[in-house]
Amino acid sequence: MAETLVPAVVSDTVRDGIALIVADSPPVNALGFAVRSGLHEALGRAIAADAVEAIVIACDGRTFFAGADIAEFAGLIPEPGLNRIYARMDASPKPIVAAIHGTALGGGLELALACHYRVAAADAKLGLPEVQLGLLPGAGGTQRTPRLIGVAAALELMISGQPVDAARAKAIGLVDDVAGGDLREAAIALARRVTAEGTPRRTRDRSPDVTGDAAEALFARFRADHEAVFTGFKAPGHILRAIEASTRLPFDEGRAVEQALFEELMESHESLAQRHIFFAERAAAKVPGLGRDVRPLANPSVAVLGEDERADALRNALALPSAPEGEADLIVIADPAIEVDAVAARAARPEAVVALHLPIEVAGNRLLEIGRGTRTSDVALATALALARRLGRAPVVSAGTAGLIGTRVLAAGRVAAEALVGEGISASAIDRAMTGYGFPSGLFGPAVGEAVDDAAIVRRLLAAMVEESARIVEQGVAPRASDVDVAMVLGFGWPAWRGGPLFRAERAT
Ligand SMILES: C/C=C/C(=O)SCCNC(=O)CCNC(=O)[C@H](O)C(C)(C)COP(=O)(O)OP(=O)(O)OC[C@H]1O[C@@H](n2cnc3c(N)ncnc32)[C@H](O)[C@@H]1OP(=O)(O)O
Repeated sequence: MAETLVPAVVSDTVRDGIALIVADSPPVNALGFAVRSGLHEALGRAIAADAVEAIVIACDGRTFFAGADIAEFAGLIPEPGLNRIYARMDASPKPIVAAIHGTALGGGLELALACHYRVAAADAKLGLPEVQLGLLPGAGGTQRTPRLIGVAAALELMISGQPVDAARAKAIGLVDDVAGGDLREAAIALARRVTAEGTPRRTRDRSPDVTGDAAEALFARFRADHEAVFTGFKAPGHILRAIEASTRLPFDEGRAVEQALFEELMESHESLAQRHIFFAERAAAKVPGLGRDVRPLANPSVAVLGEDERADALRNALALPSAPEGEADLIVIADPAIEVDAVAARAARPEAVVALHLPIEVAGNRLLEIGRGTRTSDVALATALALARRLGRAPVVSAGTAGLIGTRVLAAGRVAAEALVGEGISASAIDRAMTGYGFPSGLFGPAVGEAVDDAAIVRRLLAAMVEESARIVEQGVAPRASDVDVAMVLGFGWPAWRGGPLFRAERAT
């Protein structure tokens, strides 16, 4: 057995004619420079070696490649780029098999698509989530996916950005096999089987399943059925155009269209805003000063204060054992208007008091605002953060003062809106201007007419919300400016492609 180490994060071994190339770059095997260089060199070596008949690519750690390294997007991405590596794979005379576990996402799934065959672990998830970053799958994904699974399934995968599980991936032809037992052994067995078949099967050589008028009709229908997705966001339209190119152009020409559209999106403020929110969301989950050694309570008893709609919704969502206030592990304030310190001042155990706010203004939002008073214990806070994760919600922690973050920012917008009404502008005109900017509803209520583009109204209202956001940070209510953006985008309907109030303050989105 021969072993060589390529820049530390990619290793390759050869066993009985099969080269096993393994990446190990925690936490998620993002395809940054070191991983790309390692892969490129290991592939070159395996393709050239007489002793190698077939190649398997796998990852150590918790997941197969989770995509391009988003942190690299801010600057020039050094070669070898993903497309160069995937072209090398395409051209390999020896079959290449991907052994997929965890989450194969974005550029990671595109790598698997550039392999000739794919085997997935039964609990693997595969997806092209670039749309959520305001991008498109720019490493051949828009050209290889429709050729492999058909145009309709490719559209669904790329426009929704949602991953599919291994069983669904097998059903639509995204993977060849789901491994019942050991994934790598299954991939190696497949590699041996296909070696006997001769020339590897290349996705780029397949023909699209629909072309011409039938393809045109399919795109028009898809757009009509998903109109809301195409409003405001730039990426979905570009994805559609790139897939459309795959139905009428040879692979390399389609790739050139994909590349041009990808570069446009990379430069767009929509994508900058969405990438800002991606990292801001992850930063918000890390609370300054809260040590990693603080253990959350596993199944805390809770006393949710209040009898209103918010309190009931929170009790239902938490689904935890309830206890009287004097005995509960957590004393939870559901109403964002109530100060944590005010409740703590009269509580027998002030360290257990915390605010948990599930915003009800915007349907389908995924925020949990957490208010931490001056006396809230680290354990109570860590428990609140763990509850957010369990609920599948993004936590944003504030100082627990009245209005927390989102309600306070919205209230500032409402005050400005009332002032406009005082100047003779109708509430409906104001609400339609806000939906024109991209909010799902207006400041006065959900029922609004057709959205309008009214820069003057929008400027006034947003200025009030931006100022309040800045005050929230100055006062130390939110530890970071980006936390306010996360709260407003994930919980209060601020359009993701605008990036939030303090992103707007910097870039005038
Ligand atoms: C042309 C090609 C374009 C592309 O490929 S665009 C990228 C497409 N891929 C994605 O969008 C995937 C994004 N990542 C995720 O969805 C999640 O992550 C995972 C499902 C992979 C894992 O989720 P979880 O287990 O909850 O971990 P976590 O807290 O989200 O991430 C752990 C750390 O990994 C960093 N990270 C995740 N994905 C990437 C990436 N693609 N590039 C760079 N960093 C990444 C995060 O920021 C964080 O880091 P910290 O611990 O320092 O906060």
